[in-house]
Amino acid sequence: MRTPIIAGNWKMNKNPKETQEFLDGIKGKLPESGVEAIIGAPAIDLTTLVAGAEGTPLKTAAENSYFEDAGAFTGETSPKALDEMGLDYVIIGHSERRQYFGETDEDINKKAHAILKNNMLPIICCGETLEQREAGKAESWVTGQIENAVKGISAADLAKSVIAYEPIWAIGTGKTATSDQAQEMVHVIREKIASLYDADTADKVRILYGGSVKPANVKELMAKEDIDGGLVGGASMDPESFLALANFNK
Ligand SMILES: O=C[C@H](O)COP(=O)(O)O
Repeated sequence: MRTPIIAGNWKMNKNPKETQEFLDGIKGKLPESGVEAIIGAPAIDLTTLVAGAEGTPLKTAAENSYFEDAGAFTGETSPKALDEMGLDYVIIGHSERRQYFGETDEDINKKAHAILKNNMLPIICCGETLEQREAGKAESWVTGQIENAVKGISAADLAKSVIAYEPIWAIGTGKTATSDQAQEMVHVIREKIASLYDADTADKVRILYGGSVKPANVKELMAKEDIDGGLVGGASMDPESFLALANFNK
């Protein structure tokens, strides 16, 4: 039985004061069990986020980390330091990081290893452009991204990790993939994991859908067999909206 996840990704939004206001807004209102609620926040907000999440059901995520623990890498974030701070997850391979910061499949794979080595779990993002979808290349593209991202990761580690399928054409556009389109691709990803690993690992890994998820469509998406949750941008910013998502099954 896979525990559903509602993971916010604030992207480059909110400062520490706004992070604290958000934490005050959700205080005592997250489900104690049955759904795992995660907030991914900018690096400058993580101290506030982790302190506020302590002793609550909220889990925490960084939006990126480097693949080395320390050294002369100006401007990068150490996965070792994130673990020491108490972070639970790190989002890697988001399409914005791939598109604007040149993050490659190889980087993502190295980052996944570094995150797991440092006792955290990766949320590995994948997804196709509209052009790739229209050319009938979406499945081969996405399964290729996954195959590259998980190279050398053990079945036990992958089973605990999270994959997020985010069609680029549905991110921040208000254009959600239909629940059938999302289910179809998430199923393809799960089958790819089964072929790379085994049926048990494929059954355990949690696969999220991301792209204009909001309180109005979360139930329909979550009703799909293979979809284990949402990676949510815009609708995760407001406490009421995030609470509505995290309590989707009430
Ligand atoms: O990581 C989150 C995704 O990029 C989705 O963003 P969105 O919910 O604003 O479409």
